[in-house]
Amino acid sequence: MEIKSVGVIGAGQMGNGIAHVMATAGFDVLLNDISQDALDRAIATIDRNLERQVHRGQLSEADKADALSRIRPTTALAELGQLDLVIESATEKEAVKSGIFESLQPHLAPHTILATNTSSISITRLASRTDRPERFMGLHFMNPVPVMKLVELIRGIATDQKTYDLCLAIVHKLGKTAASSEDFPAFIVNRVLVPMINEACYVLYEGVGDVASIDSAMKLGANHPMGPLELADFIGLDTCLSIMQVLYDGLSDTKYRPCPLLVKYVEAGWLGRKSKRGFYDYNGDEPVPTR
Ligand SMILES: CC(=O)CC(=O)SCCNC(=O)CCNC(=O)[C@H](O)C(C)(C)COP(=O)(O)OP(=O)(O)OC[C@H]1O[C@@H](n2cnc3c(N)ncnc32)[C@H](O)[C@@H]1OP(=O)(O)O
Ligand SMILES: NC(=O)C1=CN([C@@H]2O[C@H](COP(=O)(O)OP(=O)(O)OC[C@H]3O[C@@H](n4cnc5c(N)ncnc54)[C@H](OP(=O)(O)O)[C@@H]3O)[C@@H](O)[C@H]2O)C=CC1
Repeated sequence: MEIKSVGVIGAGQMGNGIAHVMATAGFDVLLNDISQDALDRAIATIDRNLERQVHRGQLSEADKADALSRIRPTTALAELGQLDLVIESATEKEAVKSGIFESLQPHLAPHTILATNTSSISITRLASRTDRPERFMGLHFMNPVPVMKLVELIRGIATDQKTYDLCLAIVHKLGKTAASSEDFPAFIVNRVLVPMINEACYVLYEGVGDVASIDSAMKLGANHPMGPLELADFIGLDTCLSIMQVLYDGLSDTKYRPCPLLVKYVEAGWLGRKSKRGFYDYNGDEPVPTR
């Protein structure tokens, strides 16, 4: 079997990035979201990010036009059912993801492979709610997708070798590198990265340092490209909190306790860049630290 057509569910920052790299690699892409606004924003973002690549001489104008013509936005989930591969990249909530797979189920062709871009949730559990756990994979891209080289591959307990091999071949076709992770809460990258971000929230909460000191300490003192709070805003504070909750519940260890300040920010709707306020305020020309 050869994968030619790919569906992406959820047109947020990750969904648009996945659609972008799939289209530039020559796959036909159907991009789905419940909101037409989200689809419109996603196409505009893809256009802008493709333009960056043209500007830097990584892509020709013709390649950009080709890639854009391969992406079709739709709010009709059923349309994705006949594609070769469907990658779910909606909000990091298990009920949302299960609901999507349940709604997609009646429309699925027998050959379709299902994948999820979840940052933390059990692949085995998500797969068990479909009719094809043997053809279900965790395909975890990193943000920003057009730039980051890694994709984590996670098999559920029932995933078959053929599905794993097809997903690995796709990662290679995208020019990216795969790292294989067992199906444990938050896999490899986020098991290490997100507790570090959560600890930075505690450092802020306990008054050890302010936002600017924490970020500049980690950028200049540990050579991280972004400080942990800047990175949290970039990922989305709701996503960071969901990952911590999965780690806390899944590993039953208090060392993963979500920082109360992170909880409060999410409850306030301060989700980072996507809501224009998180540890920084993004309403002006430059991000301004809020504490
Ligand atoms: C939560 C999860 O489940 C898993 C995760 O993804 S965790 C998050 C993982 N990601 C990270 O840790 C990112 C850390 N940050 C970085 O690596 C860098 O800050 C960055 C790559 C995002 C930006 O780098 P920078 O040097 O500040 O910006 P800049 O020089 O403007 O851009 C560098 C490149 O990124 C591209 N780029 C920057 N932001 C981009 C975006 N949002 N979308 C697409 N491309 C982008 C630029 O076009 C440029 O590409 P080339 O050099 O190949 O031409
Ligand atoms: N942010 C990151 O750095 C990374 C995130 N991920 C994972 O990728 C997934 C998406 O995250 P991200 O793109 O950041 O999140 P965003 O909040 O940017 O986007 C999520 C999108 O999914 C949409 N959505 C919600 N419910 C449905 C549904 N039932 N059907 C279709 N679309 C739906 C949302 O719409 P609306 O806004 O209207 O609710 C929104 O447009 C998550 O699982 C996350 O953990 C993986 C790697 C990195």
